[in-house]
Amino acid sequence: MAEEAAPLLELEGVRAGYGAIEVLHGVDLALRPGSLLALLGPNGGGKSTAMRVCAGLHPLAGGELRYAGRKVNGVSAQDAARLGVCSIPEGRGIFPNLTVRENLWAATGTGARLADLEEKAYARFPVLGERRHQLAGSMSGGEQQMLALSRALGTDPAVLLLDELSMGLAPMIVTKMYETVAELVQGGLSVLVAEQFARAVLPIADTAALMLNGRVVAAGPPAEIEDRLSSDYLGG
Ligand SMILES: Nc1ncnc2c1ncn2[C@@H]1O[C@H](COP(=O)(O)OP(=O)(O)OP(=O)(O)O)[C@@H](O)[C@H]1O
Repeated sequence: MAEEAAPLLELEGVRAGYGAIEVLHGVDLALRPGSLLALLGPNGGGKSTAMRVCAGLHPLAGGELRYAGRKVNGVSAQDAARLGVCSIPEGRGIFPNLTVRENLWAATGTGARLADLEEKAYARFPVLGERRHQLAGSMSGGEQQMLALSRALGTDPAVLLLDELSMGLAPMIVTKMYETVAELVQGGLSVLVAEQFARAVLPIADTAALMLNGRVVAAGPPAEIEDRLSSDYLGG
């Protein structure tokens, strides 16, 4: 049972900021194995910063980052990836001037074989196979997000960090992308999603946390958190 297992990824009392300005004021989060945790809240609340801390992309000024119970404060992004933590940043992080195939090739630095990456990617998203020689930057937002997801999954991560998957996508595409994410969670992947568009992710979340002004002000079952969300940022 996902609810009872020890957390795979944990933030406890995490403080972080930019220069002298603290933007995370003691954040607690726990992602359990094989579950989806939705990190919700309006612009500027600190979701992206918390995600970057989890990916080893932003230093902690206090508190603890733990992976499988082990304190990993100061972990580099490369080491986080080696531990099985993979992130798709806001903006997707793909190379617009490379083709679909070349973008997948760029993920082989982790030891994966291009042929395997391509096989998995095109099986999951056939449209990527049809567009394997197309420049990634010329594809639709949804296709680019499929490519970003395929690249991330090529490394066979244990934890996937997804920042604003819905950004710039039509609602129908968002629903489709989250269906894929839900399948991955059912297959055992642990996923932390930062999302302003709460309605898109709450139906597939196991747990949700509401972040305001650098603090998690509520965390628990999605239905409980949904009640606490203001209609201002329910995303529709
Ligand atoms: N590079 C930076 N330099 C200075 N301040 C920053 C930087 N990046 C973010 N901030 C500030 O940190 C705070 C938290 O931003 P963050 O991006 O983590 O929030 P968020 O909840 O993810 O919002 P959004 O969805 O708009 O990205 C904001 O006040 C923001 O202005």
